[in-house]
Amino acid sequence: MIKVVKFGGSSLASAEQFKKVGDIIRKDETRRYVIPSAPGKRTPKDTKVTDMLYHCYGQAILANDDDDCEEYQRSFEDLIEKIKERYQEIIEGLSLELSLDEDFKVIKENFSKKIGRDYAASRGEYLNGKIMAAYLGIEFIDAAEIIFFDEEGNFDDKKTDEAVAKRLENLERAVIPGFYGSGPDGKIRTFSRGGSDITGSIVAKAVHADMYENWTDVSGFLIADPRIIPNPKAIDVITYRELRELSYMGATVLHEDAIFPVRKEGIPINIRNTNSPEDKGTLIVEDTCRKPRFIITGIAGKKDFASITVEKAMMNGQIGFCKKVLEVFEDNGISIEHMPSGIDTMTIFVHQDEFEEKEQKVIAGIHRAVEPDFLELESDLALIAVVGRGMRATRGTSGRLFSALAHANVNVKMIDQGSSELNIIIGVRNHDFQPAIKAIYDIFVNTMI
Ligand SMILES: Nc1ncnc2c1ncn2[C@@H]1O[C@H](COP(=O)(O)OP(=O)(O)O)[C@@H](O)[C@H]1O
Ligand SMILES: N[C@@H](CC(=O)OP(=O)(O)O)C(=O)O
Repeated sequence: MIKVVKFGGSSLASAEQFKKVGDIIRKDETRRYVIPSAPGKRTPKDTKVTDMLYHCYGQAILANDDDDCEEYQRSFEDLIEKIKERYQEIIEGLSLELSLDEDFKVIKENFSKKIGRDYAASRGEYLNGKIMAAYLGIEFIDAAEIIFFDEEGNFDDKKTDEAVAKRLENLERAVIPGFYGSGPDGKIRTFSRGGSDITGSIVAKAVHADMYENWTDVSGFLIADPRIIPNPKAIDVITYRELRELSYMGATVLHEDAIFPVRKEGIPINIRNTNSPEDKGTLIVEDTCRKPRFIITGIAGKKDFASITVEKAMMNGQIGFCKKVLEVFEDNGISIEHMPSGIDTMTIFVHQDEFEEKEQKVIAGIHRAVEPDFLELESDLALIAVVGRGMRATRGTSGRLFSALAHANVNVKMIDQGSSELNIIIGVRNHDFQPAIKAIYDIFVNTMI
């Protein structure tokens, strides 16, 4: 039995947290490969080390570029010192005989040489990995040696899979820092934010693990974001498909790309709570015959979208109409988030910040491409996904959903039920985002308890 265990920044924010992690790993000898993140927030107002590193690197660049650079240089050096202190506090709290002086010397030099933003950010995981390996008394493997990206900066799964499998073949235990790897030129590359989850999933796949445990600060995937719903119920079992919908729509517990590697191998993911290790957490599986506890499995959403509604009589009869509209967005490099359509209308949801600067170009482009009868723009919209394999078997789900929203005085701007009946997406105004999630949680969870 092999378990790969990833610990998020919240689980490694201090020596006290490290000790909990040490206990969890020692309690189960199948927890063989450990993927640490960088130290996260100790309190809600604290700063994650990754953010400190980005900031610090920014100051190093300014110190380098600006002739009158003394102020930036001082700020860069202060920030490096602060980051060092955070690690030193952990080392001392764990009573380790470990010095990171040499590492910090190299990091400082490299920052001054403008070695790259990805390198800067990756040092959070690198240093935490070194501490973790010393604390557990097991081998440290630099992720740059086994996790690879291609020339375009995309993850190279084949090369990585081979390298990880080979390196870990005869190694009983190891610590592999999350979040980064290296490109063909040897330069450090990172995944996007929250990417240590992906490293864990990649390692689990390569060693054919039986389980990928992802340890965080909540007792599993919760039905809704705990920052919106106080003490939401945890989800016992969720399918990859349901999870994918929820992660994509903003439930941030697990990076959305962390699902693919383990899913290919049919390895279940178990989300667990470092601060409450006895809780079973959430099991993420390919399929399950277990009936969900509630009709819905989860709710997630994102704010700050804009919508563009294109109306034209008989548009459905015009071959290639949608394609022409979509090409305008493609030509302007804008990705489309959602696209409900009607008989003579189609609406395109895009991220507001991406759209705003190109708005006029896109409008002109649509006019040129399809000569619409009417074009309407709206901004400050939010999308909410209500997800659940149980919805298919339950009649009246949408009816209940919309009457709950009407009761809460939420004006629904758009409704789209996925053809698999796994999800219903609704569009509301940004300011209705929280009231809408509360109303949905109330009707499907609170009234069912
Ligand atoms: N549906 C949800 N279930 C659980 N947590 C959620 C959900 N949506 C958002 N969150 C937030 O995700 C956080 C855990 O993710 P993250 O901050 O990336 O943890 P880590 O530092 O352990 O990687 C939780 O503390 C919680 O605030
Ligand atoms: N430290 C990185 C990568 C990561 O996965 O962190 P966490 O596990 O704390 O979400 C970040 O902050 O993005």
